[in-house]
Amino acid sequence: MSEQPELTIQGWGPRPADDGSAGLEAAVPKAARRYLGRELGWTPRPTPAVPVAEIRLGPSRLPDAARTALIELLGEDAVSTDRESRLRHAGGKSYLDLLRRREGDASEAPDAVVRPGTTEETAALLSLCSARGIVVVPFGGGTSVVGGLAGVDADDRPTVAVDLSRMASVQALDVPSSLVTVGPGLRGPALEEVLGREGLTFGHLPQSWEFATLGGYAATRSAGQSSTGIGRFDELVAGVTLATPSGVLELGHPPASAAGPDLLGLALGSEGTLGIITELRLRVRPRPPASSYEGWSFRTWAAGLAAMQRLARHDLLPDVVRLSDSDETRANLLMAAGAGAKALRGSLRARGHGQGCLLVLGWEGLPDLVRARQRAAASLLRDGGAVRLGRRVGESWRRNRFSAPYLRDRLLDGGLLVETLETAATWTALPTVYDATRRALRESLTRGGHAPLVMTHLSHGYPTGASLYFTVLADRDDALPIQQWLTAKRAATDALLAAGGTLTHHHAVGADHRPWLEREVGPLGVEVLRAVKQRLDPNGICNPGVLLPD
Ligand SMILES: Cc1cc2nc3c(=O)[nH]c(=O)nc-3n(C[C@H](O)[C@H](O)[C@H](O)COP(=O)(O)OP(=O)(O)OC[C@H]3O[C@@H](n4cnc5c(N)ncnc54)[C@H](O)[C@@H]3O)c2cc1C
Repeated sequence: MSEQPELTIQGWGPRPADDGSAGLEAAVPKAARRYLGRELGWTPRPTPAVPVAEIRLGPSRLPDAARTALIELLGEDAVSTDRESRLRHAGGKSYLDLLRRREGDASEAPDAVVRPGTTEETAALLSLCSARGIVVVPFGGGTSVVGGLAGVDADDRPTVAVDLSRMASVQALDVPSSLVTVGPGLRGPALEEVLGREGLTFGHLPQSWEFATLGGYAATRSAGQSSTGIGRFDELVAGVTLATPSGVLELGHPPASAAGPDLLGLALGSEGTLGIITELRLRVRPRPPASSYEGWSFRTWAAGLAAMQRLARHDLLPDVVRLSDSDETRANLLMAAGAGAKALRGSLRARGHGQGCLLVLGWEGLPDLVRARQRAAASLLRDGGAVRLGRRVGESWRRNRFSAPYLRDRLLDGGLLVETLETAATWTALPTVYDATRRALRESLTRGGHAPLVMTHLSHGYPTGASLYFTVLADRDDALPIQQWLTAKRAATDALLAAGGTLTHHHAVGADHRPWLEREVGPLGVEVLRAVKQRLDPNGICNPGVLLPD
């Protein structure tokens, strides 16, 4: 398998083939910088991260006897307490995570990093940690954006990050059954490389695809960019092995079973609170022989929403669907430099779509089917007032689908607040959730008469509704940056829940959302989850800082 790139400690890192020295000017076209300056009252200013050597890190609290026992179990090479290893496992990649580490705060770093190589070793590790009162935080790709790797423990016990990178192989491929068995530390690109040799694909493509792991997807119930077509990650899981402090569970029985409630659902979304997923059995499919990505435009967000609902009702949603509101559309068009983008802006203005909403659709599958679905959808879209912009727009989105996180590093360097949040709602509730969330963010983040830029897109369509994804840019409050975002996030979460949205469609609960879990599942729901945890993890060592409220 090809060599895997690594994330940097304080951000996403340089793009492949880029040394990371390109600054804000190179990353953001002049017109976009001017627009952001005007709208946000933002003056670009250097706010660089402190050098990694200056990040503050306390001494490891792991007792010597525990370290010796871990080494006896896993071997010397699989137990690290050095500074570099601990910093590399100090939390995830949310705006708050990055702010803290950019400011030199690594207080969430684990006391040690351990790397088991098998299910048996993981199960033994969990027993050992349970007996010695050591908190265990499973660590996949480290791309959590909800504080999933916070390692916070009310009792202040020592914490180990369980890095799953040694369990990253493809263990079996059952082509007739369309099933692949993999280790939890495997990443998407490596899986696609192996499957591609057999003419197969898995096809789960979140924006964090280059770095996130299959175990992490299962633990957070991730959704990829093609989830409208192939389904969310949890729909692609046929079974998992879950090692817990109380023993090993084999969950899921493909192709289907009626043997009681489906216990697989307990592992999916468990965020490391019940144990560690050490193996996954996943559904694969033939590589689609045809694909077609195209752009459309609507005059208004409401017209776009109505058209998406009609596509959903007639079972005509494509594999990828992404409807941007007018704020996101304008920002995307400004960010796209070059003659093609300029021509597109001119053509949209000429057609009365100057303030319009861009729609990207992606179709994949057998050529005849792709053409037939595209034709049928096109007719509904035109009836809904959409104008076709053609393939260049769709292909441009596809080419750049993983680029935003690299850009985020540059925007953080320039003094901006940059964060995203997401939800989902029924088609009926969607417009209210959209309005309420935007209003809360705008009210909370308005400073000196300047409102933030709140850009939204609809993605992940279902017959019953869709998800909404908000990207927020604002002038950062250099004095209280963490408080600034915490206040906005609290207001937005309260607003979207009150309007009928879900707490999270695909980012999971983590530490950041757990105060609201009870509002989503009810007090009895929380009690049920606690009872399951108590049975599997009686000493509460498995990722105690996430999911379940205090
Ligand atoms: C820029 C960016 C873009 C993103 N885009 C998307 C997107 O498009 N769609 C999406 O769904 N998410 C997205 N995310 C969120 C994140 O990538 C997902 O939550 C992903 O599933 C996390 O995988 P990971 O391997 O990085 O897990 P980690 O971040 O390492 O862990 C996530 C949580 O799962 C637990 N965990 C990890 N592995 C295991 C295991 N084997 N067993 C038990 N528990 C485990 C961890 O303890 C933690 O609580 C994005 C994040 C970033 C930073």
